[in-house]
Amino acid sequence: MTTTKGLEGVVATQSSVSSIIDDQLTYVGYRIDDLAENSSFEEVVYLLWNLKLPTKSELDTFKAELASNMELPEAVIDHLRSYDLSTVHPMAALRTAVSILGLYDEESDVMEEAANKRKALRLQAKIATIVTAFARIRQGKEPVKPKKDLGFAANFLYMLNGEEAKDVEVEAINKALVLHADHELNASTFTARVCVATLSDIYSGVTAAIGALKGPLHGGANERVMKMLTDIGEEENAIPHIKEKIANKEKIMGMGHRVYKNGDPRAKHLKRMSKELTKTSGQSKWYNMSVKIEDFIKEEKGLPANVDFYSASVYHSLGIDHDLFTPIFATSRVSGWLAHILEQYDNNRLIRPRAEYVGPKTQDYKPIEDR
Ligand SMILES: CC(=O)SCCNC(=O)CCNC(=O)[C@H](O)C(C)(C)COP(=O)(O)OP(=O)(O)OC[C@H]1O[C@@H](n2cnc3c(N)ncnc32)[C@H](O)[C@@H]1OP(=O)(O)O
Ligand SMILES: O=C([O-])CC(=O)C(=O)O
Repeated sequence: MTTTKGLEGVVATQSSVSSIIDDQLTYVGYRIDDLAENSSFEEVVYLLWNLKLPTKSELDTFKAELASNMELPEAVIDHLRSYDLSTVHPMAALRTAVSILGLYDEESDVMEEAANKRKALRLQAKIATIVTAFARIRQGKEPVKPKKDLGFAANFLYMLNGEEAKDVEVEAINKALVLHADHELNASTFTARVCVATLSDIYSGVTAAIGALKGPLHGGANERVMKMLTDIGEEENAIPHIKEKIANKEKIMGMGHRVYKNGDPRAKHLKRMSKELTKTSGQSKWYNMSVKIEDFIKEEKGLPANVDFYSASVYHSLGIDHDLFTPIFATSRVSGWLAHILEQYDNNRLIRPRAEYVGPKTQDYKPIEDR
């Protein structure tokens, strides 16, 4: 048996959802650059689930279905209120709330394809409502119900802030959601596929995936990027701070990637957004500091910025709490998880690799009094 640490380079499944070839990312063959510039998030979700772009009327219907499924059962909101609001991280709240949501979906364990598609839609629709309801409850505010005439990105900001956002803010969130929607067999998507390959249900698969996304080596990096920037404080401290981290063998959050060695194609969009949005909000120092760090790490370690690096200053400049950065990632990535879950069900086989045993050789059992 040969083992590959971290499964690097192992091709574990076939997929038609997204691809990374020669450092280019496509969703169903459509270049991420085109989608980021032109698509609504709903259009991308439709693409990932149906493997084709929608017509105008298909998109209108899909948007309306999503918007009309956004409200949460009151019982889920009551659960959110019952958490220890001073300590619970929003990713932990989201993970638990999605699991609870499954208890209130009467089709939770119905495994027919049509039922799975209906559940996917209901779950995608409700995820932003969970994130924003929790964010408001912990501030002592009432959750805001979604508006049926707003798109997904606009509803997210509306439910978060209790007032309709400016177009430029909606466009920024929409683009961030498009850029985060899917990414081949990343750790959380693989987790979702492993879970449902046992023929477990969609809510279990997404709950498991949220747990995997939460970690700092994956989606949890974006919150840590902002922590690093705020610890640095001022531009002139950036390089000394990073040098110290490297000397202590600490990883620089938002840098490096398992697949991209020459640059993450999503990062340039977020970098551009960071430049514009930090300038508009009078906080260019976060962008300037980020550029210094990116250039230094590229030069010193040959590592490129990943999708998490500039998303931090983008969300910060929109006034979003730092611990909501990863839940926003999840709000988008659930679309990819669901696409992969549906694909897994469609051509399923249990995912069960082997482990190379490196423990002690066969040992003779000793009764407890002889040990
Ligand atoms: C959406 C996403 O999930 S994107 C990734 C988000 N995660 C982060 O930004 C966390 C920081 N980055 C990392 O930890 C890594 O680059 C990962 C997890 C993304 C990829 O990891 P892997 O491909 O497994 O690389 P691995 O962790 O083995 O690192 C290889 C070498 O590069 C170094 N390295 C990798 N990333 C970094 C980093 N961000 N800062 C400093 N050194 C790094 C490692 O220390 C290691 O060096 P060594 O060989 O001298 O020990
Ligand atoms: O693909 C990965 O390993 C991580 C990543 O960039 C993502 O999930 O978007």
